[in-house]
Amino acid sequence: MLKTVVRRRVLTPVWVNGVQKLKITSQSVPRPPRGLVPPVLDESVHHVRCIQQLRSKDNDIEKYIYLSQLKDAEHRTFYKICLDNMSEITPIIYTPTVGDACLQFSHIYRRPEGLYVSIKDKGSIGKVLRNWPRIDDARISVVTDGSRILGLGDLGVNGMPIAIGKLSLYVAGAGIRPSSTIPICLDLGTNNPKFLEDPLYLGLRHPRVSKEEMTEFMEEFMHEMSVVFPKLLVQFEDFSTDKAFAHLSAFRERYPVFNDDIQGTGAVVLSGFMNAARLSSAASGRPLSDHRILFLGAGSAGVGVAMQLMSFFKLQGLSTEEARRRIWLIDSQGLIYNDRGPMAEHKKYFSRADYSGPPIMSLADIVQHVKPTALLGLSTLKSAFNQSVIELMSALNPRPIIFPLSNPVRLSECEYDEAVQWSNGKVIFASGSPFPSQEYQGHMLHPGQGNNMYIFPGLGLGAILARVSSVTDSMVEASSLGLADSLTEEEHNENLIYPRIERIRDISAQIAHGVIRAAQKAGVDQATYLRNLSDAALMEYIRSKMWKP
Ligand SMILES: NC(=O)C1=CN([C@@H]2O[C@H](COP(=O)(O)OP(=O)(O)OC[C@H]3O[C@@H](n4cnc5c(N)ncnc54)[C@H](OP(=O)(O)O)[C@@H]3O)[C@@H](O)[C@H]2O)C=CC1
Ligand SMILES: CC(=O)C(=O)O
Ligand SMILES: [Mg+2]
Repeated sequence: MLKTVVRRRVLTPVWVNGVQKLKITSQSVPRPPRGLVPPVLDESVHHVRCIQQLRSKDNDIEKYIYLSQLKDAEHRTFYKICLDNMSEITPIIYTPTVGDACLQFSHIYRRPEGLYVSIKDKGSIGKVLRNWPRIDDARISVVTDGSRILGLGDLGVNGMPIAIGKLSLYVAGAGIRPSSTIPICLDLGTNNPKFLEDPLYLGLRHPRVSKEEMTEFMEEFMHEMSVVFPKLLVQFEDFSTDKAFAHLSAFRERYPVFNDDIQGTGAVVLSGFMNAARLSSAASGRPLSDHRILFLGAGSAGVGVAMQLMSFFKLQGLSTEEARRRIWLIDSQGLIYNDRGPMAEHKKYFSRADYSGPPIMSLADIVQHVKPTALLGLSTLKSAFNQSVIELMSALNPRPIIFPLSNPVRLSECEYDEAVQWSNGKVIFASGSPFPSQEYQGHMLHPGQGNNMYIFPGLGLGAILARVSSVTDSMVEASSLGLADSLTEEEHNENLIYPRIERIRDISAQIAHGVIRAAQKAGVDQATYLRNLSDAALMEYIRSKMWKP
């Protein structure tokens, strides 16, 4: 007769003489009553069945819908196949396909997932939050207002899939318990005319509320979040640039919160840049401190990355002022410099004082003027890194660093095959969304993916385990250094600048370790009992806390 429970071996952390050890125990897992599942439903065969069903879909959005339903119906199976097939599944549940899912969300919507908090809830936001079914379990929330989803602009409540996708990566990539995640989409209206006219649009059908009204809403929202979910870390995602900077600085000292587009992107690019600069300097003989970085794009991502890259130069011994002078920014009006006239607050720090001629608009002219070793794109301007720009970068540098980081793929500043051809195979490349490897003159060349997905799972895990009261710059920098250090010897030998995504759990554990130590140093950790653990015991503790499907 079939038993109603089966026993499964699990590793449980236990304390022995003040040191944490792992003990093998067994756990009861309910089995459905006889007759309610087919007679032979072997788990590993079922995973093969699911992957085959996924691959049989005609297009990526169908694959996205299939995986959403699988997650809903059998979340363990979903996460198991994610973990076993990271490089195949990540581009479907995350960028680029999640961009299409957001664009079509009001049309492909099937069932509720996550929390919607709208401007109509102002004054009673706490009541809405208390409707969440798993309050005590809540540890991490990705919150968006849909005002700048990837490079696709204002998508209103259609931004929800980005919060859902990022949280799936927290679970798959860092072992956060699925029941501890809360995707939240704030509905403050939308300025997207197409959505305002779409009868199927799922959000409020009016323009975005004023800045003052949003500020009041956010104050109440963040306060109520901290009351209802006292152990929650908040990740702000895809707020348009003005709001991204304003809300981060308003809340970062008061609540455990970080902005993924400013800080997560800064950390992932710093990490890849450290590895890229070593390869580039090895070819040119130029000291690391001599790198010159030109950004196309000066929004939340561009300025966030520029700020974080200051640490690269400081690590080489440069002063803050010397580091600042190694960075040039371009926006839609061309090179950013003081004499150009009034500019948004977030652009001022990197505005150049050493140029005072007429505006320089063309990217090729700016490259000639700056003579950068690295060209980074966070502009949403498809194909901005054209043949002449890449040839120019290749004439200036034996191994130019080219990072087209805009998402999704169709907004990338250039494609990998173009960059390889136009640089004669010399480019050191990382993009925001994935590109396939290229064969060049008999060698396989591999692009990096400079996406904050490498950072936020580990940063979040470290912050949650240390129970931080705030997320400090030192924790963000530690996440970046943890990622840079996580490359294996084999990955170094292949000249990779980011580790393979298949190793995401190891990478996240290493990042979380650095983040916890940085939190302890800054004194923002409330889980003070972790301070006494040796490095090895802390690593063991982190791994033991990862949920496994
Ligand atoms: N790889 C990753 O991990 C991440 C990638 N991103 C991507 O970065 C991109 C930008 O995001 P974000 O900074 O928030 O967006 P913003 O819209 O705030 O920034 C875009 C920037 O590009 C500039 N720009 C636009 N058009 C041109 C042009 N024709 N010539 C020169 N500059 C131009 C804008 O200029 P102006 O200021 O004058 O308007 C602005 O400074 C998005 O595609 C996003 O997906 C974001 C986060 C993470
Ligand atoms: C990756 C990401 O966060 C973005 O493109 O906005
Ligand atoms: Mg983002």
